[in-house]
Amino acid sequence: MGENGRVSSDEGAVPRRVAVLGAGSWGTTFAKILADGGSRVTIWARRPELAREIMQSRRNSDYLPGINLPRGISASSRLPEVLDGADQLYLSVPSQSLRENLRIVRELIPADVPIVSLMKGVEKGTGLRMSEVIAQELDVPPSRIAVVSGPNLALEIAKEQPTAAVVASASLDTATTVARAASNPYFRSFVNTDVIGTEFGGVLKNLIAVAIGIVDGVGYGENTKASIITRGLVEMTDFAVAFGALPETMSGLAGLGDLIATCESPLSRNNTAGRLLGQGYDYHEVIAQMNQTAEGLSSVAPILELAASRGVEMPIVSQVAEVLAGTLEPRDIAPHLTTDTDVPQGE
Ligand SMILES: NC(=O)C1=CN([C@@H]2O[C@H](COP(=O)(O)OP(=O)(O)OC[C@H]3O[C@@H](n4cnc5c(N)ncnc54)[C@H](O)[C@@H]3O)[C@@H](O)[C@H]2O)C=CC1
Ligand SMILES: O=C(CO)COP(=O)(O)O
Repeated sequence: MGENGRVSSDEGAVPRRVAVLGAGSWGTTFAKILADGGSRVTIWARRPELAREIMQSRRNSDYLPGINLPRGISASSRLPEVLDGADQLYLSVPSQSLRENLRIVRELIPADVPIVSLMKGVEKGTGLRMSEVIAQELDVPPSRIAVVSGPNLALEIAKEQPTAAVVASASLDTATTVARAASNPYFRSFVNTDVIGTEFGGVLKNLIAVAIGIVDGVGYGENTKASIITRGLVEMTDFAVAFGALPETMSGLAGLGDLIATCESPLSRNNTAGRLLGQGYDYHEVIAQMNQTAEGLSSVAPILELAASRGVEMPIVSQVAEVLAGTLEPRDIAPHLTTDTDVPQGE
């Protein structure tokens, strides 16, 4: 099913109590989306001083400067307080830390509540998507798990600029329950059952956004960027379909939609990391300069391993890996492999 399954926030009852783990830019913004949709939301912040700032000033000034948070949000650094009585659980920590965090919260999660991933990475070492890590660590059926993805730059949404997303779950009921909670006058959630495509869309667009950042940093113009975005979408679709995704998901919000937003916006951390690489900083210097999560940097290696396992060619992502490794000059990155034969290929 496609994104035509729009869900209205005033259908049925919204959950009374929702927990969000992760008080970074997306966890906090999503908490605002849910609170503005009528839920009472408690955010878990690792650092007590951040929980205090959210409670006392209704602000998260490091991650969302200038944004006032609604009254429906509270925050705590104590997990039992956050999870007790929650009807839904949303997860928004960096992907590489999800497994360790799930091990900590496993025993505290109320029975039968939907578990929702807001994350856009795959796990290094295993290549698992976040919904697969959740299923493994919490031993819950796919019907209880949902993922949210789409063109969702946190700060724009926190400013209440109209935006859409897609909620995917193997169970359309679960997707619909989550989408109802995650809808408000400025944020619309659509539903589908293509979890693989929805999740991989969010992961793969980050890698193409790093490539766009690199060519931007070098100083190349719109032709190069449009060529990389367009060929990048082909690469994303080939990869996702090889792993069972529906091709139409990649032309929806979680594919093309997110690709456009992330490649165009200086707010994107992946795009920013790429730009620094293009300006000549090496991988370690870029990591040192980023104070927020750029998931793409960690996802390159596992995605290329997965691609190789299914014989999928990913010329752009391969070149990003080479730039990260310092074996390709940023100015040599192109929408095709420079080692390609001269024989023209079908588009
Ligand atoms: N920021 C955005 O616009 C969007 C982000 N996402 C995804 O949301 C996920 C979270 O990203 P952001 O909130 O943007 O990142 P962020 O860098 O703004 O915040 C990450 C949060 O996790 C905390 N954290 C770091 N290491 C941790 C650990 N080991 N255990 C627990 N917490 C830890 C940090 O203190 C911070 O509060 C990522 O997968 C990202 O791709 C998805 C859509 C939009
Ligand atoms: O996922 C995002 C927009 O949809 C956020 O992108 P960045 O993680 O690159 O900031």
